[in-house]
Amino acid sequence: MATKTIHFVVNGHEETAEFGLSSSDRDVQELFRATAEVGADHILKLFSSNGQLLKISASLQQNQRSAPYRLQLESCKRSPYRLQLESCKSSPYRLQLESCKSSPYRLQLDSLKSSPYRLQLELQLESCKSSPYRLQLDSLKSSPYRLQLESCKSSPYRLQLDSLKSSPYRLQLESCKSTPYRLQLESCADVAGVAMPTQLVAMETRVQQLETRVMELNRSPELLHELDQEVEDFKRKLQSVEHLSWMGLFRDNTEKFIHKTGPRLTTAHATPVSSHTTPVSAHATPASVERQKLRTRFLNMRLETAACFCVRVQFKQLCVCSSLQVSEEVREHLKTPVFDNWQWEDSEMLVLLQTMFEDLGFVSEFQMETSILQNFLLEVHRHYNSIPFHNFSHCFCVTQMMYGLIWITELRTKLSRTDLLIMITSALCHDLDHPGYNNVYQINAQTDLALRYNDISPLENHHCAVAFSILSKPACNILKNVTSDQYKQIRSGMIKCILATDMARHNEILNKFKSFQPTFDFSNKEHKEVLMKILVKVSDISNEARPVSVAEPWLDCLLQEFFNQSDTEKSRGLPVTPFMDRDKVSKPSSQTNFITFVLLPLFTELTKLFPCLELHILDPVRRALEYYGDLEKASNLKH
Ligand SMILES: Nc1nc2c(ncn2[C@@H]2O[C@@H]3COP(=O)(O)O[C@H]3[C@H]2O)c(=O)[nH]1
Ligand SMILES: [Zn+2]
Repeated sequence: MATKTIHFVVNGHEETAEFGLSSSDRDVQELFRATAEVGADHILKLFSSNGQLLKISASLQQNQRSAPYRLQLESCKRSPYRLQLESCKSSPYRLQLESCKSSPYRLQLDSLKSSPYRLQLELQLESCKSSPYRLQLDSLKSSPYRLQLESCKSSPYRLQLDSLKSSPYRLQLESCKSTPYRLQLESCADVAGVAMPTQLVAMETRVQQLETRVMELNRSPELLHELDQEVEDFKRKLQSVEHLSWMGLFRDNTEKFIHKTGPRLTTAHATPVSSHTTPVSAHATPASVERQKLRTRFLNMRLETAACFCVRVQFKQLCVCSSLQVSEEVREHLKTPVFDNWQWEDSEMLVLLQTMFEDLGFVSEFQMETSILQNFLLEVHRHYNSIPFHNFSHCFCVTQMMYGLIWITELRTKLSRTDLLIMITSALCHDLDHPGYNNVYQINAQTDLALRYNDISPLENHHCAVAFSILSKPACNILKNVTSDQYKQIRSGMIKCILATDMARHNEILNKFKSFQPTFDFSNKEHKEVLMKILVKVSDISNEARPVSVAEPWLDCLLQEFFNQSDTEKSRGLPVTPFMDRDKVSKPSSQTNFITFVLLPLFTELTKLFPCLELHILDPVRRALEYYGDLEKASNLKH
């Protein structure tokens, strides 16, 4: 059987991995884990002999024994979950699930009164004969945990902790009655940040009030509308760090309400229900469909919150885990445009962003508290939507390119630390809460954003407003210790830089920058301001300055978002944005135009001021033009 042989060094030992050509990526990853003697909860990174990060997959290139790769253990994700079920009132039970560092799970069910069962287990556990409870912890093969507490009698409690493969934790506590239980999912890494009993209790009350309203619903569509509003308000409230611990408290009482509410609503509309919901029966009434809709919103909200929660837990663990040290090699790699974002998970990118703030000296200069910086980064992460292009990974790439440009052009010697902070933070925040539809769409569809900002850069205004609403939260305010003059300067600088990313202003800004050449003066405020805008803009559209393996998947993401917009425009009878129309553009045509008319003129102008950029960003863009030009010619010949 044909095989591939990879030579590498791990923990100072030379090793060889050999696998068949038909092996899957997973087989290869497991092979490397086995060689490094680590489990699935460790982060392994493989580097080539010249320090380039390699993806551990079946497509790894064979290498010579004389030039081995290096396998490095970056961190252990193993984690300290603690699960507690406590009765707020007089109930005697206490349930705890702990994963200690050295692993096996310890699970305890104590009766505080007549005292105790104490149970320990690794995989499965059943309670003592005398107890009416059955308790199970299953570790399935591919790892998800399932934890259930059920009463064998007709007891109303059901408790579940699911860790799905793709990660989000789902935690549920249901009681058919109105429950006196308080349920907490905590990462020990950040107990203070997650467990907030007062908010929790307040929110539980809120849920109960909402439920009561649902039960009181009669036929009034106004009431339904009002309820809808409340759900929206509630959702907004939940989308803040403080309320993450709410995620176990929602109780699904849909069925109950369907029976309890009186006659049907006559004016409610049937709305499509997502795959997350249970199917609507053929006999569904408009009222039940409406309730399904509400339920769907709750469920989606819970899934989103859970996904963010999961990244939060992983990030905090990476931060706490003493074994995590961003290696010198990674730190250096982070300063270059060849950095490959696709190799890193969200929680790891958060660590890298924190590293950028530290290595640029922001943390010491502006006296940022580490936990506040982490909260800020997490809030930024949470406010990027899961859409194909304008998502958190894009935010990371733009910030990382900005970071790279700062180092390559030695801007630390030319601009103040405050200016650098403005540019990095602007890059980080420049697309916050992007909905996946551009300004033209916002204006044509007369969306809330277009109305709010009078058609003037609605998206960029929104991104900026979201940025400052995050900073306005004390727990996330990285600017808390700056002077009021510094704050004013940072705010005004960020507003200018973020608003400058509206491509409708591209020529205006580029022409201004051109007008200052060749006598550009770093001490001239106007010159400096336009340079800062140009640098953020360059970072924003710099994918093609990266290696093809990094840039091309980004183009696919962009076109996916473009096509989605033009499809919606067609279906809603709005003007169709030509460069987004799947019937008019192809990958090569889209890129040859964009590179020729947007990227090259912009990058060339910046390179005049910083000639060292020719090698780092201009040449790769020229190569990309050649690549897509060839593809375009080939496709023209075919037709
Ligand atoms: N065709 C093309 N457009 C891009 C590329 N990168 C960025 N853009 C466009 O440039 C715009 C910059 O601002 P937006 O993020 O609103 O939307 C972006 C895209 O429309 C690219 O690689 N190819
Ligand atoms: Zn952007």
